Amino acid sequence: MSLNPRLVKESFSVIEPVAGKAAAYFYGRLFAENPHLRCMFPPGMDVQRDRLFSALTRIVWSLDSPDSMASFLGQLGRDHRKYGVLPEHYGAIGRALLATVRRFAADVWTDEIEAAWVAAYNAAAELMMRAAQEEAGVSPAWWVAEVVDHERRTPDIAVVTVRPTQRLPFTAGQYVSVQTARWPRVWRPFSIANAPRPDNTLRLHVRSVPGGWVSTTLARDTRIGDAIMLGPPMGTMAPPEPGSRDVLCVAGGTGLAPLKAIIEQIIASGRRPGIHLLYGARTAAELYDLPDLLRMESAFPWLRVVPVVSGDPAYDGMRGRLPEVTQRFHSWAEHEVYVCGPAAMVGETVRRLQEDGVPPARIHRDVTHDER
Ligand SMILES: NC(=O)C1=CN([C@@H]2O[C@H](COP(=O)(O)OP(=O)(O)OC[C@H]3O[C@@H](n4cnc5c(N)ncnc54)[C@H](O)[C@@H]3O)[C@@H](O)[C@H]2O)C=CC1
Repeated sequence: MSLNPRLVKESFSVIEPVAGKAAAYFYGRLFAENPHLRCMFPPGMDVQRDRLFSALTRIVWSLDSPDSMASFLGQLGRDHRKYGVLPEHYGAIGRALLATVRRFAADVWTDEIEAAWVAAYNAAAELMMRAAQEEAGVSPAWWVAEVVDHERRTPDIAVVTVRPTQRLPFTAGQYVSVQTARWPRVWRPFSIANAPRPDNTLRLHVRSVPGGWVSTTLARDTRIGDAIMLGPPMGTMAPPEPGSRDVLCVAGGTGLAPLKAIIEQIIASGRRPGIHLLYGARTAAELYDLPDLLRMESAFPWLRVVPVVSGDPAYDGMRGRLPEVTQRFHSWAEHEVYVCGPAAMVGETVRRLQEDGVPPARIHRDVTHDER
């Protein structure tokens, strides 16, 4: 049966407005029929439910672009090894998913839609299983890493350096999921804030957010010598191709992390593009990484760091919100642009850049990390 993305998208759009209820039904059904699977998931399922729908939305919307679907599902399949997902689990998940879409799209459901969902799920599961299988025996399902440095830069933000016990290959701009001993089976994504290093260490920029189990543990209750677990590297943001254009990076808060990695990688490559980094925070005290960035700027004259403060009228420097401040400069239409930070900031900045003539293909952003 060939894929029919149109039928899947149309029926999915009926479910999207009731995504929360549908996700609750999906997990209820999955665990009722397969109680042994419950122990693979965290005790609190709220974040998990949101993730199911954001992954599903991404898969459904990439059904007509096979390359991006294959790359996303390949990463997802490799990442799911850390939960202990095995090929036999895909049948149970597929049955619960089909029962869920059938129920929540009942008003429009037909045999053709059912066939389209079965074909789409089988194709997606096949890509995930194949990627997981190819990785088995080649690299671990997760990495144990020791905390080798922990700096509290503000009451809420820590820069944490970890050293995996085995080499963890990644590309600047990618992120990893992190699990702490305190919260078994709870994984949260954090970008790697450095380019690959010979000593294999990774830096994470962590803001402790209210209700954020992993972020609060990492920022406030973690010490040098503690062990954490890391999932495989994920994400599509990567340094620009050699020989390409000047670069603009727009970083909001700890969204700086992957952009700093990309800048480090450009500098390490020996290339000399002009790089502008607009680095925004609500107050000057929240510019937690500014001294380090200024050191990079003085060592690499092609980098210009512009701190921007949005919430302090007395700040003696550039003031304003990042989307507007980005527009205050000359046109960025010829630049390669990277944007990372709070979802609303990223969305608005990208919208304005496009209005100002930056082609979408030259704007790089990644999934948001908003739940932690
Ligand atoms: N820690 C990490 O590894 C990564 C974090 N992120 C995301 O980056 C974000 C960073 O959050 P915080 O540090 O708490 O940032 P924040 O809330 O302190 O804001 C940082 C900057 O973004 C601007 N901003 C915030 N909301 C805005 C809006 N609605 N419209 C326009 N500008 C806005 C602020 O003015 C400020 O300049 C989080 O959403 C996080 O999920 C993304 C990638 C990696």
